[in-house]
Amino acid sequence: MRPVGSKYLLEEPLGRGATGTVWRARQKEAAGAEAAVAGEPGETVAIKVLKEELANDSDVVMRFLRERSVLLRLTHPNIVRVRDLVVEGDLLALVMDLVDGPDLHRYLRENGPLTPVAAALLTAQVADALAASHADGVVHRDLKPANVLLKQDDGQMHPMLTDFGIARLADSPGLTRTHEFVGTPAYVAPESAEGRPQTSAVDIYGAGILLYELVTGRPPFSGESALEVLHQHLSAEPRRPSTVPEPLWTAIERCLRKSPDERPSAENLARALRVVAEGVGVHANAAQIAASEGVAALLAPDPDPAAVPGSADPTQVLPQGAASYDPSAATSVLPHTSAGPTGAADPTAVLPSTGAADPTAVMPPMPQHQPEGQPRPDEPHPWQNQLRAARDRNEQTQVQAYLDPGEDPLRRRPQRQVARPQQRPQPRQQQPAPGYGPQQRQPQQYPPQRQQYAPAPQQPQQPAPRPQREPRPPRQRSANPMKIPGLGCLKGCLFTIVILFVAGWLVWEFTPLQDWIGTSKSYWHQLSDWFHTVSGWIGDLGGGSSS
Ligand SMILES: Nc1ncnc2c1ncn2[C@@H]1O[C@H](COP(=O)(O)OP(=O)(O)OP(=O)(O)O)[C@@H](O)[C@H]1O
Repeated sequence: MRPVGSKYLLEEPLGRGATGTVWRARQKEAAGAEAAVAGEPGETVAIKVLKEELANDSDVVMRFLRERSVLLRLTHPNIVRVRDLVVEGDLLALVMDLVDGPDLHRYLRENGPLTPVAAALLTAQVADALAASHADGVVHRDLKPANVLLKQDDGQMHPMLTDFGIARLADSPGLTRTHEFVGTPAYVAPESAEGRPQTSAVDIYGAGILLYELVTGRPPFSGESALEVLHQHLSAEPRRPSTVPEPLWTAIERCLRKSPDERPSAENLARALRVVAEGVGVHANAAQIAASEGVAALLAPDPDPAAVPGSADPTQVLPQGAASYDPSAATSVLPHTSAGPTGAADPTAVLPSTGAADPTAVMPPMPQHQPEGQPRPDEPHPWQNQLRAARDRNEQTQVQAYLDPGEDPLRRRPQRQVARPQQRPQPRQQQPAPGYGPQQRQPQQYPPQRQQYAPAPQQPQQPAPRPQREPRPPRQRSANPMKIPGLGCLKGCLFTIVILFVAGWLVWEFTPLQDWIGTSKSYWHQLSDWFHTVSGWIGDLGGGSSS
């Protein structure tokens, strides 16, 4: 068991995300006065150990320490309580209450979508948590089902929002130097995707996506690449699925407005969703139905959204991320591009018409004036490095695809394995719906090794030229061409008799056997005598029995 600070012992990993690993841990002794919750020795807690990459970033450490008091004071019945922050050497960790229950992402995957009433009530509680944190100036920025834990309370599920402030911690100037941001493509608000100033309205957008996913089972925008998903966040209008009641759709649609200024506050959203839940339930009365039909009036734009400090960076626009996009991924760290102010003002200007198919097409113009911390024009832009790396990977893939199958080690192996049917490469499992796939947070999520050996699907396989065989030696005629049964046995018997005869002769001639039995006959004569004697006995026996 690994110690964290002097007060905690890590026991087992509960899961892994982009920013760190969450462990079940045990308290060794009560925490000091700086902790929000001292805790008891032996108490079980959850500890998120932030990635080394973050822990080694001095900006992140500074922010971690600066925001300590904010994170520790954030208490709400629907927020997972942060009990302590540990900063020790290269280690940054958040000690939290342990929530006994699945996260919403896993729950949805295992149980399917919720009813409109349940979805509205659950999201209303999430909105309560957001309202409390926004009032304290804290914006979550990474709202998604995986960050909502379901605490089991008297047979009821109680949503608990976690990972508050993590996105903000991770989004340090150190990381922006490499033009990356932390977020999850399926849940990213248009303004975050474009690098425009962010406010608490990003969380409302996240709540809209979450609500949509709760009732339909999938987020509204999906695609083959992060770029495609982000493009949809920027320009596609979500469509109402037939299973979503009109009042609930009104709430979703308001949350998903492209312009953050048109989204409601978390407080109003919570209120509106409770009105909707009452109005769309089977026991709703006329007044409740009427109230839910007029829910739009409750969803007025938030006049005073909480700002995210330092989020405004007009040089940052769309992330590329096409090569590394996993639609079901946890929080992704995606590279940002940069463009001049005009690019930022017109999101479509930085989006190529060909989309992700041509990575170079999304290369934005280099900014004329580089702010501090940005690469200078004579340095390769981080984008260029990323694109080059992606292209190199593609080229390698192509080279691999055109390799002579006989020389390609990745292909030789399955050919060898064909002889053993139980080891043939399995067909690939069907990919789950984007944003809704298998839990990438589990410690080991690597595809089975043998999948690597699967032949590249794009290239129709040419049959490998068969190597010239050595000419076979002329066939030997079989000693038993007619396959007479028992012939082999007979030969064996004859061979044994010959061996015995020769062995007997050797013993007769070269041992004192003749002296012992008192004879000077030759071997052959002695054998003839014995033969006649034995046949006489047999004759006597035959005669005796017949008489
Ligand atoms: N306080 C907690 N109690 C119990 N389990 C937790 C707690 N916090 C997180 N977990 C579990 O740990 C796993 C990983 O959590 P984590 O926050 O790292 O995932 P994530 O939200 O996908 O990551 P990220 O947002 O950093 O990419 C999740 O499966 C979650 O259910």
